Amino acid sequence: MESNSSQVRPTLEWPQKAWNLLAGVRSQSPLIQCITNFVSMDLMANTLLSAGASPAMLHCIEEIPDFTPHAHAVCINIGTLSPSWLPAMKAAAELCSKLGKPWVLDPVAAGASSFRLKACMELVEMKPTVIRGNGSEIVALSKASTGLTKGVDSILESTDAVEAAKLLAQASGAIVAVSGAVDIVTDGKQVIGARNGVAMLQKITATGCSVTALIAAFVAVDKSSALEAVVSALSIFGVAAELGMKMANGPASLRMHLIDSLHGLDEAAVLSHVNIGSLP
Ligand SMILES: Nc1ncnc2c1ncn2[C@@H]1O[C@H](COP(=O)(O)OP(=O)(O)O)[C@@H](O)[C@H]1O
Ligand SMILES: Cc1ncsc1CCOP(=O)(O)O
Ligand SMILES: [Mg+2]
Repeated sequence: MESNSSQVRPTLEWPQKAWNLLAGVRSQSPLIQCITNFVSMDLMANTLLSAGASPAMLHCIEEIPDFTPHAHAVCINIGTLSPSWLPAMKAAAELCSKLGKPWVLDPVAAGASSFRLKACMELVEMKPTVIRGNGSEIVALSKASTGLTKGVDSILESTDAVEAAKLLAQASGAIVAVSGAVDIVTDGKQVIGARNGVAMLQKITATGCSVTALIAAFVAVDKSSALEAVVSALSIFGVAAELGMKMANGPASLRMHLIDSLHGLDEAAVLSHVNIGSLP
């Protein structure tokens, strides 16, 4: 009789999983389509390149039928949303769902206006593989409520949003990640925490957007466990920031050293720095 054990995913320790996924991004170089805000385009593309992925910032609706089928994953970010962009976001999301392609939603400032919140709720209905936001964004989406935010910045800790993240994951079917001092990731049942990164990341615009795009690259190379891919991407980005911080004098030089460190990460650094564990 054939053993069931062949179907069980072998348990690797988290640091080894994270390294294997980064190595997968480097060897497969997934093409990541980013429909993203004007502020983030540069840092997001450079984050993806330094991790080994291939970014393409294509957002025009006319190109989606030709281009999106070639992408390995799509990152949709509403940071500088205007009405004319929303149909392209929805067209890309719909195509991804039809083709079984992963797509990741970054609901920037979801609670800052009813226009934004409504757009986010409509995108959530389209079944993203992953939703990554800060504490305020995840609470706004989970409660379908405006307020509770300071523009694109959170007024909540990630740990304040654990229940909201679980409810959102259960309602949407997405893996939900809340970034912060501890990055929290849930499928609605398990809750995993990644404790990497440095506080100064909050002083560089678009680091949240960029880690969302990195999540898309990790999910593209491991479609069998989006949860593991999301936790690993958040941790790896944090490790790059920790190493970059050793050479930085402030936010501007951290931005540069973050990219250099992500590009140069080796197995020993990943295995010794990744700090991931289950949360109650
Ligand atoms: N206090 C902190 N300590 C360490 N890392 C942090 C801290 N706050 C945020 N980060 C990291 O900064 C990045 C951006 O997260 P965050 O600032 O929450 O997103 P956003 O820019 O969307 O608000 C993530 O990689 C997150 O882990
Ligand atoms: C400042 C700003 N304004 C609109 S989008 C944007 C960038 C937000 O980036 P992040 O969510 O990564 O801080
Ligand atoms: Mg953000």
